[in-house]
Amino acid sequence: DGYTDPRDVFAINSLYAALGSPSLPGWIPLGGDPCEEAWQGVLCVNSNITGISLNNAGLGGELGTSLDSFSAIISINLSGNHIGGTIPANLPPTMKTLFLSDNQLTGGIPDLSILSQLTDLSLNKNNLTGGLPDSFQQLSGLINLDLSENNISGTLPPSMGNLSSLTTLHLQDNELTGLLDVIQNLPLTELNVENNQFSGPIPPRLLTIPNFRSTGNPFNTSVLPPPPAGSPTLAPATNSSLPGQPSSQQTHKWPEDSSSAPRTSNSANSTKYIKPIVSAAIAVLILLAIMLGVWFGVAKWCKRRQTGDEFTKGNVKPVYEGKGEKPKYNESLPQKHNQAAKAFQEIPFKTPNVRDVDQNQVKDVKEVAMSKDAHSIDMTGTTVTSFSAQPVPPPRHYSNENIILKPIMPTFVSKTQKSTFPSSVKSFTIASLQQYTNSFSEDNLIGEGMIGSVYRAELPDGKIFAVKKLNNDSYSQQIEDEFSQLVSFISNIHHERIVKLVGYCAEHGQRLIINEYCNNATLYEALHLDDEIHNKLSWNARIRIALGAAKALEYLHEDCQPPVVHMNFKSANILLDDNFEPLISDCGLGSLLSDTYTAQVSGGYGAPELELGTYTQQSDVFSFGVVMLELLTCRKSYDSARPRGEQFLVRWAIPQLHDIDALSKMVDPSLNGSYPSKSLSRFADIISLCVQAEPEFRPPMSEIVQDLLNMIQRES
Ligand SMILES: Nc1ncnc2c1ncn2[C@@H]1O[C@H](COP(=O)(O)OP(=O)(O)OP(=O)(O)O)[C@@H](O)[C@H]1O
Repeated sequence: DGYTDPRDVFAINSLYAALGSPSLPGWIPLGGDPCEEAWQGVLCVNSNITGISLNNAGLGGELGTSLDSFSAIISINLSGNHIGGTIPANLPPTMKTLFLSDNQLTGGIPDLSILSQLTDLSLNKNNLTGGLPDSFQQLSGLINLDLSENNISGTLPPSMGNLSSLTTLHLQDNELTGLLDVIQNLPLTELNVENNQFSGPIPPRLLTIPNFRSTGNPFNTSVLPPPPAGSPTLAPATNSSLPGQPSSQQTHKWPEDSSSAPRTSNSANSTKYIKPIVSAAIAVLILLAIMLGVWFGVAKWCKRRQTGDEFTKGNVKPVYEGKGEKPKYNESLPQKHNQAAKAFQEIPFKTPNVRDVDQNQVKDVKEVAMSKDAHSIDMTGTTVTSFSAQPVPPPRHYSNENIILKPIMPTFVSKTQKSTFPSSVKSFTIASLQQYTNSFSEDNLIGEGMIGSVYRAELPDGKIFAVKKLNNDSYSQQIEDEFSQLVSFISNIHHERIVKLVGYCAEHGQRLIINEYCNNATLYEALHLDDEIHNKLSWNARIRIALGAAKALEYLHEDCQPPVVHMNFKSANILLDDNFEPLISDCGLGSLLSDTYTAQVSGGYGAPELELGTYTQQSDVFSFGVVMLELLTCRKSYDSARPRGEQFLVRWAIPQLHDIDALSKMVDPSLNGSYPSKSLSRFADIISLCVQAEPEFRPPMSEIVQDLLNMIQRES
C-alpha cells in the first residue's frame, strides 16, 4: 500500500486523466504514490496532497469532476495553461488559493459558497460567461479576486457586499452591468472595473480607493452637481487612480500583473461631472500623502532594544496583525513535532518551471553577470538632480508568482517629493569611496552576492568598512526616492546582533551601502571553508551563535513595525565578530532580491511554501532551522558533491532528528563528542520545530530564543 491517502491518489489520477495524461515527471495514470514519490508540482503534508502547482506547464484538457475528492488540498495553481471545459461545480472546501487564470475555461462561475477558506481566487483571462453567482456570503476571508478579461455579464450580486476582507478586485474587460453600490463598503485598496457596462453614479467612497480604475463604462453622473464655474480643470480623467502610485496597503501580489494599461475614456461627458469629486479625492490623497510623509520622517519603525540579554520577555505581540491576514502562528495549534520528519520529506522542491538551479550554476550566473565593468564606477552618468526627476515606477513585483508578503518597507511618500536621506546616516561621495577602496580594486573585493559586490574600504584614520555596491541590473527600476527610503528603512534597524549601517552613497547612478566591517569569517566560511575557525567552534559557541541569530530575527519579526522579513537568511549572511558572536547582514534588503526562490530553495534554505510563491516570517524561521542544522552537522545546506538523497541537508536530516543514535552519528565529527547529549537532542528538537512543512506550526522566533536561553542556562 502506498503512503499517500487513497482519496488523494484517486483525485489526482482523475485530474491527470481529465488533463489528458500529459507528460509530467513522476506522474502516472493509475495509482502511484504522489507524496512518497514526489510527483512534480505536487505538495504534500504528511500523506495528504495539499497543493498542486503546475502553472505555465503547457497543460490542456479539462479539470474533470473529481477535484472535491482531494481530502486536504489548500492550493491549486494551474494558471497559464490551455485548460478548457468548465469550472467544476464541486470544488474542494479546503481550498485557500485557486489560480486558474489565463486558460480557455468556458461556461459560468459555479456556486462558491462551499469555499469558506478561500483567500485568493483568480479566474481572469478565460472565456467565462453568464452572471456572477450570488454565493459570496461565506467568503469573508477572500482577499484577492480577479475575474477580469472574461465575458461575464449581469449585475454584481448582493452577497459581494459580504467580502469583508477583500482588498483587490479586478473585474475589468467583462460585460457587467448595473451599479457599483454593492462593493462600496469593502476594504478595497485596488479596484478595476474598466470596460464594462456599469452605470449609475460612482459611489463617492470608491473614488477614495488608492488604485481605482473605472474608464470605459457608461456611468450616469447626471445626479451629481455640475462643477462650479472657474473650478480648476483637470486633465481628462482617463483613469480614476493615480497611475503608477502604489497602494500603501498592498500586501498581496498576483500571479501576474493583470492590470491593463489605462484606456481612453469613452465617457468623456460623464467625467466632466465627476471632476469635482475626483479633485476632492486627489486633494484628500495628497493630504494623506503629506501626513504619511511626516509619519515617514518621524516614525520609528523599530523599537530600540534596551539590552540584548533579556532572559524573559513578556507580552509578545502576534507576529501577524495585518488587515485581512489571519495569524500565521496560533499557539493553540498542536505542535506537529514528531510528524515533521515525514512531512517535510514529502515536499518536492521542483515545479515544471526551471528554477531548481544548482548552487554552483547560480554562482556561475552571478560571475557572468558581474562582468569586469561591474567593478568600475561610471563617472559620466547623470547627475543626482536629474535622477530624482524620473517618474516613480510601479510597485516592485517579485519575479516569483504569488508572493504573499507583509510589506517590508513603507511605500512611497509622494510622487514629487525630493528624496531625503536620513541625517543620522553619513553620506559618502563616490570619489572618497574610490579612494578608500583603491578604485574598487579586485584586491579589495571581499565577496559577491546576488544584489551586489562587497568591498573592503580603509579610511585614512585606519577605520575599515564594508562597502556594498548594489548591482545596477538588480536595481534598474529603483530611483533615488526609493533608495533614500531603503536607507531610511535600514537606518532604523538597530540591534546588537545586526550589522550596523554606517552610511550610503547615491551618486552618478550608483547605489552603495556602507556597513561596519566584520573581521572574522562568515558562519558559512567558518563551518565549511576555514578549518582553523571551524576547530574553534565549540558546542557552546554554536549555541551562542544560534541564540544571537535568533535574537536578531526575533527583533526583525516582532519588534520592528512593520515587521521585517529577512528573506535571505543563511550562514553566508551571518558574520562572526572577534568573539565568534554572530552579526546578521542584509537585514531589510529583501526587497532588492529579484528571485528569492532561486536564492533560498536552490541553496537548501527555502521553506516548502516558496513553491506556492509565499514568503513570510515563518519562511525565515524555516531557514533559521536549516542554519541550526548546519551548526549541528557541519554539512552544507545544499551540497551537489554528496550522493543523491543527501544533497539537501534538511531532507536528509529530518528523519534522523528524533533518533538519538542517528543524531550522534550526524553531529559534526570535529566536536569529538564534546557536547552533552541532552543538549544535542534539545538543539535537534528546536530544529524539528523550525523546519516543519506547515508554516503555521513553526514557532515564532521569541519562542526559539527562549528555548535556546533555557539551554544555555541549563549548561551553566
Ligand atoms: N559587513 C561585512 N564585513 C565583512 N565582510 C562582509 C560584510 N558584508 C559582507 N561581507 C562579505 O561579502 C560577501 C558577500 O556578501 P553578500 O551579502 O553580498 O553576498 P552573499 O551573502 O554571499 O550572498 P547573497 O547575495 O545571497 O546575500 C560575504 O560572503 C562576506 O564574506
